[in-house]
Order: sequence, then structure tokens, then C-alpha cells
Amino acid sequence: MIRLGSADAAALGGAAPVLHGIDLALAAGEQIAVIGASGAGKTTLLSLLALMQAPLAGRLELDGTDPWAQSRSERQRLRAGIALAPQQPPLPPRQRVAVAVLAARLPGMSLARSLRTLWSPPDAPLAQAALEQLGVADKLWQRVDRLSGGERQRVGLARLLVSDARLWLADEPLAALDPARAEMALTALRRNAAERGAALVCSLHQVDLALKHFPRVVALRAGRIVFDGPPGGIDEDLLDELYRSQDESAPELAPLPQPVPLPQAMCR
Ligand SMILES: Nc1ncnc2c1ncn2[C@@H]1O[C@H](COP(=O)(O)OP(=O)(O)OP(=O)(O)O)[C@@H](O)[C@H]1O
Repeated sequence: MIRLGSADAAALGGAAPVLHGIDLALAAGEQIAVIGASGAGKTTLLSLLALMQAPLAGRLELDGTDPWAQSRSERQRLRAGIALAPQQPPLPPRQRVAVAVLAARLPGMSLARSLRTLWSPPDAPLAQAALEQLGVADKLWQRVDRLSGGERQRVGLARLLVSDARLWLADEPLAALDPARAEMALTALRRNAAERGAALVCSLHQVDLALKHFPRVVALRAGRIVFDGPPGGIDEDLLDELYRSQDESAPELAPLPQPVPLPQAMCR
């Protein structure tokens, strides 16, 4: 379905490569977790898969063709088949949750239906069902700017659940969730993607959940894939290598300056 070959990429807004020689093939309906320390390149990898930017070098193919060799409008059409839930979903603050969720379906709608959805959503039960699976059904008519961080994140995930996309990308979807809700969200994402036949790529900091829930795990270290396979192939040594603190190579900090004694008069 989508394939990267020897791809280098810069972070969004950056110029220098932070991903190097990425080889990754994702089949239709496949589910993978991407793990790696902060700054390893997970978000950048998702931005490549979301067609938000072209590789600096190497190849990206979607169904055997290079989207970056297509016209802008054709690329726009291809993007409509890909849904990305960013770490912080950019939801319009005054919008109702129902509308914010159903906006994920706009790319496939006629103009008339889009306008009705934005004004008085006819598919509200669909949004309600998605929110229910994430434990926030009671927020259906709440304004987005009245949500907590964790609720907001789940509204962002509900957008994936209702979308017609065939590739779902979730960037650290559990970052603002407590352990019980994180399990719930991951279960809902995986089940719905499987039912819809959508491929799912989740970047995760919760390694235990990545290993427990996903049949395939891709591990990034410093912009390179150092593991790609079933979770059983990941051992303690690899985890140590992945998350070895950057501090090990950090220069020693200079001692803090001694406090300056205050004049006696100021201490009384
Ligand atoms: N706008 C930018 N310009 C230059 N470099 C950037 C920019 N944004 C991110 N980077 C760098 O690109 C590298 C990869 O960042 P990326 O956000 O892909 O990592 P990540 O694995 O998703 O990190 P995290 O887990 O902290 O979200 C990091 O070293 C980061 O500092």
C-alpha cells in the first residue's frame, strides 16, 4: 500500500535530514506501532506517510506510484485517503465536539452535506458511537475549548474512528491519557481499524502497550530504523539501546555559582 525506500527526511519546518535511509513497507489493513526515544523521528515518519512533506532523498510510493510526481490536486485526492491524529489535535475552540469529530468525514462529502454537517450534523449518532468507545460520549455537544487535555485527545482519536480513510496515523495518541483510558483508546483504535480494513500506524511512548497490542513494531533510534518485526523480537538490550539516555554523551554541567550573600539589612 505505502512504501518508503532509502528515504531521508527533515522534520516539518526543518531543513536538515533527521530520518536516514528509511525502508518501510505497510500493507493494506496492517497495524504497526512506532517506538523510540523523544526526538528519534517518530512524528517526522508519520508526516512522510501523511504526505505532508516529500522525502529529501529516496522514494515514497503509494499503491506503486510516487504521489510527489503527481499534480497537486491528485495529491490532495490521495491525502483524503489518509487520516492523521496529531499529538495535539488542532480543533477549532468554539466548535461543538460533534462537529469537530464529523469534520473528519468532510473530504469525502458533497458540498451540501459538508455544509449541513458543519451547521447541524446529521451524522451525530456516528460521532456519539465513536466517542462512546473512547469514554467521552457525554461530551458530544460540549464546546471544544471546555474539554480537558485527555478529553481533547480522545476527540482527536474519534475523528480517526469516523473517517473513511484507509490509512490511519496516530501520533502519540495516549500522551494525555491515564492507563485505563489509554488501554481503552488503543483497543478502540485497533478494533475499528480492523473492522474498516484501514491500516494503522501509532507512534507510542508506552512501550509496554506497543508490545502488548501490536503484531508489528518499528523502533527508531536517532532517525534510523533499528528494529522492524514482531514484538517478541524486542529484548531488554534493544530497549536499553533505544532509550539510553542522551545524557550519557552530554557534557558535564558546570557547577552552579555560589549564592551571593545578602546584606544583613535585607535578612531582618
Ligand atoms: N522545525 C524543526 N526544525 C529542525 N529540527 C526539528 C524541527 N522539529 C523537530 N526537529 C528535530 O527533528 C528530530 C525528530 O523530531 P520528531 O518530532 O520527529 O521526533 P519524535 O520521535 O516524534 O519526538 P517526540 O517523541 O519528542 O515527539 C528531533 O531531533 C527534533 O529536534
